[in-house]
Amino acid sequence: MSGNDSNVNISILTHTQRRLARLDERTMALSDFTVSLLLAIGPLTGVLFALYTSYTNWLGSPFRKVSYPPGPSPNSSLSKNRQSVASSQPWKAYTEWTKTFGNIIYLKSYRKDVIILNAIEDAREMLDGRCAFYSDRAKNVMTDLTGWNFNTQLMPYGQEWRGHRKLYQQCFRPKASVAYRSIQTQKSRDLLSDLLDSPDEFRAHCARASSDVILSILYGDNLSTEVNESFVSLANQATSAYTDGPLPESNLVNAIPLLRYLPPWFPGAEFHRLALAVKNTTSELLEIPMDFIGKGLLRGTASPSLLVDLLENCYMQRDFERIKNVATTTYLAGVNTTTSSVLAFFLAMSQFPEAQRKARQEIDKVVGSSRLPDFEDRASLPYMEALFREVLRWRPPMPLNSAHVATEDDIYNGLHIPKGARIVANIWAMTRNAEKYPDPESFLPDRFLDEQGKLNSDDCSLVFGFGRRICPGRHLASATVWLIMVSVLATFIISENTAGDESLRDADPDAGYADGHVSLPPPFTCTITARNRNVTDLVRGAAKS
Ligand code: HEM
Repeated sequence: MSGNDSNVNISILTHTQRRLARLDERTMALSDFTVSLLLAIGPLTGVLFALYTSYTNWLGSPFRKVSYPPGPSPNSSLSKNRQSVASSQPWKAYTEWTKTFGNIIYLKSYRKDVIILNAIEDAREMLDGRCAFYSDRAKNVMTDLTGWNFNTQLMPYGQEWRGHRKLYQQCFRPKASVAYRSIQTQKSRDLLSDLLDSPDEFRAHCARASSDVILSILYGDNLSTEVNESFVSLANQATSAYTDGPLPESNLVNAIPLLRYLPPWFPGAEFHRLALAVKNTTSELLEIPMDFIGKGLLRGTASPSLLVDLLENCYMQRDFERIKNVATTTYLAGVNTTTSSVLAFFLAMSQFPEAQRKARQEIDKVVGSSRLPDFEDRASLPYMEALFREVLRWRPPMPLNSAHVATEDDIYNGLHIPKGARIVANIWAMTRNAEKYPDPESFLPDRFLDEQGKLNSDDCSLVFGFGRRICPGRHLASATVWLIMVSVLATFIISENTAGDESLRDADPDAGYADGHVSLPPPFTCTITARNRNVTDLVRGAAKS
């Protein structure tokens, strides 16, 4: 090859190489561009596709043409109806709203849908009849942060909750509840003795009797005064701290869960401080009685109790935790509700002497004057049973049930009930239904009797809630409250107080009916007098100490 040829070849080569290099650069540039384009288009297409799919699903959805139930307009763009919901005694406001919106009302609290059911028929149809998808509870950040997720009442519908309900069924079904009658009898007789000693302190005596029944069932009769007192005080502290929602931020963090990741020092993150305080109290509350029982079992000094029975057959840590959590929930869920009913009974008796007179007449006829009433008499005292039902109706301890949560979208009576909605049964409104309970504010036990004086089929069980979440302690509660009522009526006369603390005497006993999950009658006075010398002797003889 000549030098010229080789020059030509070299120049062709470099020319070709340069073209190839340019081509390569362009290809590279093209592939960079394609990759960036794909990176941008990929997710965009994904989003569009998702939007398209949900739009077409929506078009084909049976919910498209179905509207939410009617309800008041939101009064804030952030918290929506929250301000109206948080007002005092919301059950009364909801009852009033039925006049405008009907029995099923829709609200929005922050981003959460809330449905209020004001008629028993709807609660039965939805919460009982469709319980497969109306049995969940709301997720709540504060429940986690405070350690209150041990509590059955707040637990999501799932395996752990089922484990809890199995234990309640084992321990508190009607047959099992019979085992606690001797404790209920003793504690109600101790209450009579306390009323003889200091009738003006009836409020504290009622609270103590309700607490003692449950503590003795759970942990035995030899719980030391020290353990008893610290447990009761911790339970009160933890309950009021948790349920009173003392910081508005606790509402906000529940509504915007991401806020939980704010550091505790951050302005507005004070809920961390509150949560930690409740958490510490709660873990002490859970441990104290278990410690006591554990030591008793080791030393062989534990007195017979439900917990001793359960722990003797418990071999796994998971079961141990579950027993501990169920026991503590039993106390927390059972004491204030029972106290509320017993106090409502004293309030009713002081205001409605005629009902009291009729019940006492029946007790005297069936029981006589030589002994105190007991459970064996229950079936023979229909008026007394009617009076018991009327107390529950007149002042339901939980005017609103604990909200159930819908796990599916549903259409009920032509209304869309969205998945995730909280379903609140307004028990108060149901007990105020004037068609079913004429003159609902009056205390009239006869409404539970037929013309022959026999009990009708309305057992007022609605006060214990609905569906799979119905109160598992209802048989226990019914027995305790009934026995206290019948024992008090057999031995004391309750009347309106014409002396005493003026501010309490003149207060409208209904006006302050307390807010919160469990509603207790506000402080009130009444006069409690032993019927005669004979009952005083009976009471003294029956009391333990
Ligand atoms: C007069 C006394 C009582 C009343 C009126 C009452 C009422 C209620 C109500 C309305 C509910 C909510 C039901 C629902 O969500 O639909 C409930 C739940 C509950 N109650 Fe009671 N209760 C009383 C006594 C007791 C007692 C003595 C215990 C003790 C075992 C107890 C344990 C519970 C528990 C553990 C729950 C939560 C159930 C769950 O979420 O699965 N209650 N109660």
